[in-house]
Amino acid sequence: MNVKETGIADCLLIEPRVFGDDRGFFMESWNQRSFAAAGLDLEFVQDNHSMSSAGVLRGLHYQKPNPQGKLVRVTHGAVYDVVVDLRRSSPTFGKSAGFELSGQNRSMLWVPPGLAHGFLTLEDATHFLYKCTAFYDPANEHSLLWDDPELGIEWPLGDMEPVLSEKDRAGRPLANAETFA
Ligand SMILES: Cc1cn([C@H]2C[C@H](O)[C@@H](COP(=O)(O)OP(=O)(O)O[C@H]3O[C@@H](C)C(=O)[C@@H](O)[C@H]3O)O2)c(=O)[nH]c1=O
Repeated sequence: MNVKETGIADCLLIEPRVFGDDRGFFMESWNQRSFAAAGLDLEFVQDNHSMSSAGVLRGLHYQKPNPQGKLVRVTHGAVYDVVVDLRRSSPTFGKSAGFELSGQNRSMLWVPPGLAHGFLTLEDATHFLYKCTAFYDPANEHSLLWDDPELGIEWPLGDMEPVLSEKDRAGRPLANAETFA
């Protein structure tokens, strides 16, 4: 697999090795040993799977305390995946970055603990899968406002209004959000 820096400290883009043949393809979506060799020595406790129609925006989510590291990917459809660094001690605090993840490119993103994470679906029936290093903890879940001007995220929405949950409509801007040391 190929591991690339993203411009956000500790956040990595992973391109798995895909073996195609006349039956289809095969890839390892998680291998503890190969990831450890690439510097990602991880223990996961939860796997999640969501499906969304086109134009759904989920996020930007994080937990504090009990932040989750997430290894995210798309198996069908496509998303614009976004992270925001909320670690005050990080050289990239307050910065965001966006990546296209799709069933076609099969790229994965490692989102370290301390980042807010969200995505906009670009196609119908987009299946989003992720592994988490900490359990879901709804009492400590936070939503960072997806369109906070301070973040300046360029969501590829055109004139479209995204479909949001009530919780995400009420997200907090960075200036009032919980952050990490
Ligand atoms: C995230 C999650 C949700 N749920 C339940 C709670 C709720 O009734 C229903 C839908 O939850 P949500 O609206 O929070 O789902 P969703 O908006 O898809 O939340 C996810 O968004 C992306 C961007 C992330 O990064 C994830 O960590 C997670 O926060 O599923 C669980 O039981 N376990 C979980 O781990």
